[in-house]
Amino acid sequence: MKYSIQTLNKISKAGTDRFCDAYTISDDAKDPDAILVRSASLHDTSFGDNLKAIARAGAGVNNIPLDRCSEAGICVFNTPGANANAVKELVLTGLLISSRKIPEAMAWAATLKDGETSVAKQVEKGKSQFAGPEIKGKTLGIIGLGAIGALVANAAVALGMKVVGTDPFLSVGAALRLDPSVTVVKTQDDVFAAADYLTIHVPFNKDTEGMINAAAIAKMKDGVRVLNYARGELVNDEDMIAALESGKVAYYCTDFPNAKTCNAKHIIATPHLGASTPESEDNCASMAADELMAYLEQGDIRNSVNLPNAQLQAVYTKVCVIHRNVPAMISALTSVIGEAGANIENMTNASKKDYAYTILDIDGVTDGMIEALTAIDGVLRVRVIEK
Ligand SMILES: NC(=O)C1=CN([C@@H]2O[C@H](COP(=O)(O)OP(=O)(O)OC[C@H]3O[C@@H](n4cnc5c(N)ncnc54)[C@H](O)[C@@H]3O)[C@@H](O)[C@H]2O)C=CC1
Ligand SMILES: O=C(O)CCC(=O)C(=O)O
Repeated sequence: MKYSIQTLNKISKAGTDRFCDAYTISDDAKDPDAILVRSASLHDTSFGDNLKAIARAGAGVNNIPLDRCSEAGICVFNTPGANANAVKELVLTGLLISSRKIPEAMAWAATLKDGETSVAKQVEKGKSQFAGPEIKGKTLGIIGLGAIGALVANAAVALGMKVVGTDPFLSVGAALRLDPSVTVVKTQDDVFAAADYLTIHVPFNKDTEGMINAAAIAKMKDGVRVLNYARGELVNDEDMIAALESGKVAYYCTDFPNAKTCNAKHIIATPHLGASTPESEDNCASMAADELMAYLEQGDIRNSVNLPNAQLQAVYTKVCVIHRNVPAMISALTSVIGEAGANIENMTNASKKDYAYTILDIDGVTDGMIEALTAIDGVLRVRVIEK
């Protein structure tokens, strides 16, 4: 069986090398079985009938039309945690350089020339304009304590900071990863009030869009430094620029500059570099490649964002069904299989929000049975995987 994978963006060779000879990998594949993508937007891309999966080599999936994929029975993966350390290190960079006014200091140092006074003397005379506070003993506020937020929290503790964070969906596992000295509070307002430095690590979606706006900024300390290595859309640009102009926010570090913000006062902008390390590019691409192979070859799902995790060891033929999460679906599936005279040796079913996934190990699969399963109201896709 040959599978075709279309790569978009620069995907690390560590990932593409994991695919065996049964795969063709190219950036201009026509009607691929799967797409391997980083940040390229797929919102305006139409998907062929053959497309079974999309793997995002990274965390954020706001570049992928999730609802459309679910309705078309396309499984969407991401690579949780695979680039978290890279982002953590850039956040720490932002924290330190915004505190110590390093961008301005470097720009000033680059203008110096020996004249009546030597560069060395100008340095000693001019340096006081760039004095900035230490982060030790100050409070870092964190919104979102997932893979990145937790690493940032623990690193900040190690640097002597007090850390206050919030996350309405904090899992037990994520809570256990946090240094015990991290104070987890209930509301964002509690974080805004406490933070000398504020960093956000949440996904961009309709609930988080523009969460850092004038009302939120008004609840923060004067002179707060705000760091956004998550997504540009989380911050209201006009409100942030106004807060920088007034000095309410001392610095805004963003990995997502745009025409409004890139030249604004006291912005420290990087061009979406959070995950741009060889280590994280390798990790993300490798994890994404493994997820795609397991799904295409075995129908097994790990780390999907629109479908549940599910795996099944099969002896006969695997029939993988993506369907709506509504009553009587399992009985509808098993009736069709029973009426076809086939035996279900083993099966598993799991659901995620509006969608569900059932994998059946069937002895005696026929074309007619697959047609009948596909025709059931609520079934979105049926795939047969021969042993
Ligand atoms: N600059 C860059 O290159 C990168 C940016 N990112 C961005 O960072 C985001 C976070 O990444 P990870 O930590 O790996 O994801 P994650 O899924 O491990 O953590 C996100 C956390 O945000 C929490 N959350 C969701 N809505 C929230 C809300 N309204 N308030 C507080 N917490 C909320 C979730 O419960 C979860 O714990 C990604 O969605 C992506 O947008 C991720 C990787 C690289
Ligand atoms: O692939 C990249 O460089 C971007 C990473 C990112 O933004 C993410 O993982 O959410």
